[in-house]
Amino acid sequence: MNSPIRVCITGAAGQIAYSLIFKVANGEVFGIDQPLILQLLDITPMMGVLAGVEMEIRDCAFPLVQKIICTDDPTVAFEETDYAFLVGARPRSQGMERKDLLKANAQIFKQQGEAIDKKAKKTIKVLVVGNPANTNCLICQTCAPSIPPENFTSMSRLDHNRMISQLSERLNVNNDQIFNVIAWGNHSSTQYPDVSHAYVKKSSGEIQKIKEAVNDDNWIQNDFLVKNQQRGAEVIKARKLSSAASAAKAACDHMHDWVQGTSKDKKTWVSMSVLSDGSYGITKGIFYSFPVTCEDGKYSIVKGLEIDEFSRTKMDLTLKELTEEKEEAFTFLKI
Ligand SMILES: NC(=O)C1=CN([C@@H]2O[C@H](COP(=O)(O)OP(=O)(O)OC[C@H]3O[C@@H](n4cnc5c(N)ncnc54)[C@H](O)[C@@H]3O)[C@@H](O)[C@H]2O)C=CC1
Ligand SMILES: O=C(O)CCC(=O)C(=O)O
Repeated sequence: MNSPIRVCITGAAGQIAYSLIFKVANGEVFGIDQPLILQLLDITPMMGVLAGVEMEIRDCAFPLVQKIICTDDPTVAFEETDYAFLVGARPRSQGMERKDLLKANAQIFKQQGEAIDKKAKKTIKVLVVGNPANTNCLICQTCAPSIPPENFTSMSRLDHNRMISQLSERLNVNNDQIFNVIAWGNHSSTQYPDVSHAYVKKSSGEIQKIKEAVNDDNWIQNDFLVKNQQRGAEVIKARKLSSAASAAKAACDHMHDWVQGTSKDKKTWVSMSVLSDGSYGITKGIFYSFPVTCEDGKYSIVKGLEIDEFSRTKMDLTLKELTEEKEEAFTFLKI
């Protein structure tokens, strides 16, 4: 048996965590032979609820869970942490844009970045889920200068998964027959869901470009695009609460692929928000969602894809929003 890894989940008394913790504990992310120490963080008023979550984790009798630490102190939660899911944040309600959460949540990610810097393993891998996820991730990474910047990522996998689902429905195929969609940019209503490089593998084995299979550019550039950009709001309107189970599944997919790797031949990719290295003309120093492949615990941005004029405009628009969010957050936090 491997020695246990320490996994921190913040917002542990919240909705997403209520799915996420149990999937992680069941071995769905780090493997079914990887024991875990769960380090669960929430705020003081939620400690009672978190105690109930702890009871339920114990009642599952997970073979992999060796220890559970519940705390309201980030310096305890990030002690020697190997992997962190930063979920804890205030979610938006109907009518708000995710960037409206910036001020409410920026402070949280500053404090947690500082605690990670002091307490976590230098090899920690951090996935930021709490919104506005890309800019929260930038704040957290900036406040943890002793950790390599490439150890921080934020979540656009839910957008990626939503694109696959919409396309499989439209083409009447299974989700696992759709490849190489890209969610570019911010996890917000300016994100650019791009199918220019995507393809469907038909049951006959034939491979067809999505654009040809759909054969309706108007649908791709309008209905499909807006549906993805607005899907979070659509779920909030229906549930009166934001997406939780699908967000937890996406967080598991993201961390699983980062740690265990994507397809060996590197011909297929996933979408992940990572610190821009200037690829595709995206300003360095912004967490932007790119197509990536992962191997040996490291991600690489897929290079050299052709970008047409329509895509360029959309990619620049979401970059503009991220640049503004960065300026606002850094001014507010004085960092
Ligand atoms: N990136 C993405 O694709 C998605 C992001 N989200 C975001 O994830 C976040 C969490 O969503 P839910 O779990 O549904 O919300 P929730 O309100 O059910 O849970 C949030 C939890 O975070 C806790 N929390 C607040 N401040 C904290 C702090 N300083 N330290 C630790 N915990 C803290 C709260 O007490 C609460 O228990 C929201 O920001 C939401 O917008 C949600 C879905 C998808
Ligand atoms: O839309 C939100 O603000 C919360 C949930 C979310 O980010 C999503 O469903 O994509």
